[in-house]
Amino acid sequence: MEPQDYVAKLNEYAHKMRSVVKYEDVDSVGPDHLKTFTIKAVVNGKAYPCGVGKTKKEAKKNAAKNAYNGLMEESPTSTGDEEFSGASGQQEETSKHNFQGIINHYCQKNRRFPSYNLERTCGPPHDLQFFVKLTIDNKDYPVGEGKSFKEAKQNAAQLAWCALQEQPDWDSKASIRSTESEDDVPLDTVSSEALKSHESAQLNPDAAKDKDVRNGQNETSTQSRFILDFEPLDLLGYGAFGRVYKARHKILKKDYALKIVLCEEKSFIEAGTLSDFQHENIIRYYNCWLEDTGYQMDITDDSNSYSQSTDLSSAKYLYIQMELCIQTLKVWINEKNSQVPKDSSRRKESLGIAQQIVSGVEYIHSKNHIHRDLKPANIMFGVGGEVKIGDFGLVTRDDSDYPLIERTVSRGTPTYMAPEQNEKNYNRKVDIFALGLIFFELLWKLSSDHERAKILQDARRQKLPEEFSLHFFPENQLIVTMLSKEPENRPEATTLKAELKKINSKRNLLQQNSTV
Ligand SMILES: Nc1ncnc2c1ncn2[C@@H]1O[C@H](COP(=O)(O)OP(=O)(O)OP(=O)(O)O)[C@@H](O)[C@H]1O
Repeated sequence: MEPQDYVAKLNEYAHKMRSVVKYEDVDSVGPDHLKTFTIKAVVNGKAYPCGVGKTKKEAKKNAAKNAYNGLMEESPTSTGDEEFSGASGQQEETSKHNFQGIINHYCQKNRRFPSYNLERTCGPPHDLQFFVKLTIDNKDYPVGEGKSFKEAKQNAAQLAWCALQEQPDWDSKASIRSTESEDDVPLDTVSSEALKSHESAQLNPDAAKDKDVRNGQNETSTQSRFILDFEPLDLLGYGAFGRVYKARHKILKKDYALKIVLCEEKSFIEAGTLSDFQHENIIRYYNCWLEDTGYQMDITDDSNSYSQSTDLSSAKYLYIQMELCIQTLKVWINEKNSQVPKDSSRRKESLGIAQQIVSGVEYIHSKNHIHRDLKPANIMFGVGGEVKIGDFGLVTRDDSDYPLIERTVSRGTPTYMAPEQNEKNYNRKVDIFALGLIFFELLWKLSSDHERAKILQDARRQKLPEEFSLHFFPENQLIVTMLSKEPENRPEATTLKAELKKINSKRNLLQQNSTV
């Protein structure tokens, strides 16, 4: 059946059953010429998996199709001729079906490779909605939605299973053959056989593993997607949440940064936020996925900072594929500080860098988010030398409707934290405080760690070295306001951007005059 028939089909069904069908816009993402719409159909108050499409019409058709298929699954014999029962009994039956298991079984039998990708998340942190897409051998299936990653995955598997059965080349024998005697069994029966086989595998995983190994069929289920698609090249760094590797995509022959973190619900916030952001001064996000193992390069160090209290036997690891950067701002500052005599171009370069950081922060704030962890180690340079803000591990919404997540004191770098950041209520101005310290460090040569610690400590109380205020008068004035104790006295990123532009233009003018 063509997707367009499902809107009519669902209407017809609803009419017969005296049901109410509503369509709700869930989301639209991407630039105008590449928008993706997500719509869900709600029948008698029950929402069905979302439909996704390049136009609203297409998304609506797919939503109708998902709802119609869902209704038929709940009541498979119903054609709309019987009384609509609310189908609660059948509903339970459907939710018992482990569609991920069915898909795994199908993929093993057909030597295909399924991968679940988190497309995005939306909603406040305490009520996140997850959108997961299942890809089988490079073919994408409709996005599944759910209140947890697991639920969204299960819905994505269900949608893929429906779509697979509708493909013109669907070969029920090839797709469902699990034992010799099943060849001619009707599809419904074999689906439940596939299900049973998966359920018994779950009850007795070792037995299932032995069976798969004997059949030489465990490759697809145990292969790491990271190792399959990438060649790990180098450990770039590690932080409180995970490790970051440089890795080459085997087909594209391009290098990326892969961040691997031990997965918790909140890990998705970083990937979900980055996937929504598009700005030249923010690190570009490409993809993310989950694996049962967290790759570790064979190097000798004791830097594993994963939480010891986590039960690693059931742990999942989130892999985030990002744009590769060449160096952090921390390294840039250290290099400048070690130069003798003092680098004469430092002031000009610093102003250019500061302007780019503020552009990125202005964009984050315009999207109602707070970065909360701005520091030189989290600001990088892209391959073209542009500034890129990274590490969105502590990002949160700047919206009074959403409760702010308390930052764990032991986790961040206290040097850059605004004074109010240890309290429950703070807003985007915490980023401005951190920027004040970063601007100062960009401009002022600090010769040792000891000197740095002492001077930054004073700077946090708006006390900048006297010599600094003489050499960098306009910058000093701006930084002092950024370090105001009261957040409301700190400028907004937009104001800051304009002020920096003025300082830069004046400096250029002075330089031109002095060379004439
Ligand atoms: N895209 C990238 N390209 C190159 N290097 C990167 C990239 N992302 C991160 N790194 C390197 O890895 C280090 C750790 O990354 P990141 O800060 O994202 O991890 P984290 O565990 O969230 O750290 P933190 O403890 O600072 O919150 C960075 O300081 C940087 O050196």
